[in-house]
Amino acid sequence: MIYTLTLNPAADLELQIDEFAFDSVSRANSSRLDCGGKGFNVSRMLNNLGVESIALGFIGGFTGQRLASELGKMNIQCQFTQIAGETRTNVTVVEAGNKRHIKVNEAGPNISPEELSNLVEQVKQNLNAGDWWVLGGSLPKGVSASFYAELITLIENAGAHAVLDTSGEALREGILAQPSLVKPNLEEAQELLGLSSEELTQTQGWTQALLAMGPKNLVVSLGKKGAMIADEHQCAEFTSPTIVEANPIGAGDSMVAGLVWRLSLGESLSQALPYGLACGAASASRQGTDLGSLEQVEQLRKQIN
Ligand SMILES: Nc1ncnc2c1ncn2[C@@H]1O[C@H](COP(=O)(O)OP(=O)(O)OP(=O)(O)O)[C@@H](O)[C@H]1O
Ligand SMILES: O=P(O)(O)OC[C@@]1(O)O[C@H](CO)[C@@H](O)[C@@H]1O
Repeated sequence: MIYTLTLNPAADLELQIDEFAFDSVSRANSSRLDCGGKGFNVSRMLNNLGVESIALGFIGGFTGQRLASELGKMNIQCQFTQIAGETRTNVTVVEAGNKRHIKVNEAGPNISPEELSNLVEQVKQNLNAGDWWVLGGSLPKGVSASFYAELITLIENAGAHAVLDTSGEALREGILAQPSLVKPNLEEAQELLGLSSEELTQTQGWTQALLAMGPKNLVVSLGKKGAMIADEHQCAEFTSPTIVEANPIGAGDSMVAGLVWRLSLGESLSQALPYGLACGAASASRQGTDLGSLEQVEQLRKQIN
């Protein structure tokens, strides 16, 4: 089974406007609301691929109920931990022609110690050897930066596989706990290594330096350029298939879904990566955080050698 954990889910609100204008009122030409947060996006993408998953996470208030109901309508299995606070709404404003966007993420609700221990209990009840756990997104207030590291230790000690997709201190502490896979984007990788983009291009073997921090496998996503993979035996760069980009938000989560899907079938990282690239590209071609379809993924997969 594949589990996804979203500690800080979000309703993703996208507003389409003609042009950015400051200090005046802009009118939206259209808007859409998607059920987001990195782990939930992974479950939604897996669902599009016809792959079962169980989505766990904190859910609260009216927005939380709305997300729960949307995931339920998609027939995604869910085991939520109810909280007193309100699930956040993240807003993206996109200019016509998808030229530019501004994305603002709320910090999210406060999590009480009791709510946190309810969630840990829920995780423990589901731990089984051989399963895959995707831990995705930022930490809400009240959850310490070491929390993912603690969960990774629990999951890996149970013989299951933890996949980490987060940023900042939670990522730094998380990779030290040796997850099976970590998927930073280039900016997050640079931050981990403390390098500027110029320094990174001049540095040989930086993927090995990241691996030395703890993760067993590494995928660094490079946006439309593709991705790099590294494990103890190899380091290779792969190119993404070409698409007309609509909105790349959620492409990283789709890539994680594609990777975990194939890894859970027993494929190697280099066999799984083309599916990750195809899933990322498929979702980047969609509006909002709408995610790619299986048909699109199969078509795009054929473009990758
Ligand atoms: N414009 C694009 N064209 C083709 N493939 C893309 C494009 N944008 C993203 N992808 C694919 O999706 C993958 C993940 O994208 P990206 O590196 O932007 O992830 P991310 O920064 O983690 O995204 P997010 O956090 O918004 O989900 C890339 O490695 C690439 O394979
Ligand atoms: O604030 P976080 O948790 O880092 O990221 C949350 C988020 O930006 O990630 C997803 C795209 O990857 C969106 O659905 C969501 O709004």
